Amino acid sequence: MWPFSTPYPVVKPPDIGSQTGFPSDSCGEHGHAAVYDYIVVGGEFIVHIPSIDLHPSVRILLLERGGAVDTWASRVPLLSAAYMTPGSPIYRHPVTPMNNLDGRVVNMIRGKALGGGSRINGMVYTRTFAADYNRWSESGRKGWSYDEIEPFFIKSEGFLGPRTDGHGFDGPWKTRLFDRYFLKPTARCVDALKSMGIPVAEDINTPATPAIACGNLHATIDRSGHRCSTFDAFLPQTVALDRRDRLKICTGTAATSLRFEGNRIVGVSFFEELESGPEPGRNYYAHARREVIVCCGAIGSPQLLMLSGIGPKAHLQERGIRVVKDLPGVGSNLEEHVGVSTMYRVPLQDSFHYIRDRPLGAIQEFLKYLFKGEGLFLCPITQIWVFLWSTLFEDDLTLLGKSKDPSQVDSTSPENIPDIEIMPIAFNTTDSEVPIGTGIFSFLAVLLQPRSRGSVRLESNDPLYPPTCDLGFFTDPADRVLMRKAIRISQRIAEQMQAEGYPMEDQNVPDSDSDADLDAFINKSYRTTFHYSSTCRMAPEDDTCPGVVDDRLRVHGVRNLRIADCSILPNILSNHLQAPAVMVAEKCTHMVLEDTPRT
Ligand SMILES: Cc1cc2nc3c(=O)[nH]c(=O)nc-3n(C[C@H](O)[C@H](O)[C@H](O)COP(=O)(O)OP(=O)(O)OC[C@H]3O[C@@H](n4cnc5c(N)ncnc54)[C@H](O)[C@@H]3O)c2cc1C
Repeated sequence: MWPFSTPYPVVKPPDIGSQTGFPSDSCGEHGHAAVYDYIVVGGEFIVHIPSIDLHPSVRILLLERGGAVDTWASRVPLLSAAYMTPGSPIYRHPVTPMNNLDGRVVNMIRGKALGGGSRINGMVYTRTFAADYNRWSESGRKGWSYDEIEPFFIKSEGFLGPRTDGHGFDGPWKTRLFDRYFLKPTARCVDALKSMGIPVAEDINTPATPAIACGNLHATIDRSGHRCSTFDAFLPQTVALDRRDRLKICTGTAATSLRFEGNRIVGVSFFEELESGPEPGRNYYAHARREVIVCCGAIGSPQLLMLSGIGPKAHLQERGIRVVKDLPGVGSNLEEHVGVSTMYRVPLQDSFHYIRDRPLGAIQEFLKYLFKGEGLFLCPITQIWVFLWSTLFEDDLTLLGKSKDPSQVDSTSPENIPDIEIMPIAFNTTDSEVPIGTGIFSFLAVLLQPRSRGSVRLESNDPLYPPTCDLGFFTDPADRVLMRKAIRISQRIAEQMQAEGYPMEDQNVPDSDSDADLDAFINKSYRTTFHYSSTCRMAPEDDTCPGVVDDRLRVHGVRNLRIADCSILPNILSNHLQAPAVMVAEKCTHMVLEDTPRT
């Protein structure tokens, strides 16, 4: 029961590492270093730990920059998703200004806690379309077709709905569908989509879903109405306490570099990240007998590799870092789903602004959540999905006849991957101010298969300093053409809702339908959707877009080092990334166990 009487069992660097860092050769084999079998860097990988830690003699060290943040508020769906509230466990740093977008700067947001992004995200659970993985498999990634990875989705999932094919029911990661829409415009939006001929599909998370459809989203919320993050699912207090002798969870700790002997990784250096910064001179080292597994995310993983001398040679030399392995793919090929929001004014009680602007209403909703487990505090920020394939629309945005032919919209075929998502969200999804007392319904139009690429490069050799992130949005002109279409479709849905009698007025929309006005709108409204990926992509080292890890997630040319997070995705998936991140973690665990010599 909450609150726990025993605190979550975390340790600090002095408890688990040897001070001063990497032992010199004269120390003999690792001197007095603390020794573990595996060192895991980055707390999203916690999904692996209960499974890797099969044998009682296996010792694991987990290093995470954020904290355990094991509080009641961190489980309330709406409160924990309000990532901009002070004290929320996030990294927030500006991206490189983009000249092609009038130099406007947006912020990157990432989770900083055990469980990474799953602690603060929108709780949307989507595996993505089978075609995405089948495309990887077609391009040579062995073991990564949808049929091959589906068991790893099933293993982790504890679906709370009816027993249907393709879902997991016994896993610790709870997912559910709500049988009603919490807010009126969400329901009216589904009606409008139906009127436009967009089919409603029962279950986005099965291969039977067509490449163009809408429907109700699965959310990672458990039966008691709590957020079910990867932390809650895979390393709850009971598991952490049970394993504390052989699993050391070291929070508030930044890994600063991976340490080598020749081309073999032998351990990790790290320090405690105090609010005031690192304590001078307090560096620690721990030795990894078997492997180091990096899962610091698409921004953190390339940063740690480059700080350790693995990355593009010229860049490392420029930063004065000794090159251990020249790997041009590290930090290259940053992919992200760029988004642009159109927004409409709606009645206040029809949007989340009601909670912000009406304190009494907020208290009422809160009590409803507390005592009945209902209401807006339980509601996921996005409750419905709308995935579209642009080629199925005529220029006037009516649907082509073939969109009704199941063989033409079979989303297991790499030919048929949706390229647009429209996210209906009952809140302000832009940087602009919305007057108090105004309700908002937004349509966040997102490119699912962007062609533009960015990069992550070191801004400083200080591991606590955010790297330079160039998102490269719209550097490929095809993305701008597609985004215009996505905005036009968003506006079309809004018009349909209005035509069907729902009261919505323009709040943030393009001045006209001309390409020039749409482009101006894109430049002033573009944003990230927090789906950073592919900066250590799984592909051959000499691929035209160079890879960093092989099909077993081992870093090319370096022994005893794997990566398991969204950075390894060969290209961005056409969907939200937390479920794929967990699938990657489960598959990595499986491969680590397969590759572990039996003793
Ligand atoms: C605001 C927001 C909303 C989102 N909404 C959704 C959604 O609704 N559905 C969905 O599917 N996806 C969503 N996402 C995306 C999803 O959460 C991420 O794609 C996913 O969590 C990425 O997982 P990851 O393992 O790659 O990295 P992360 O989750 O970023 O985890 C990396 C971890 O490594 C730690 N770390 C980094 N560097 C170091 C270091 N040097 N030493 C020690 N630790 C380190 C970090 O602190 C972090 O905890 C959202 C993301 C955000 C930010």
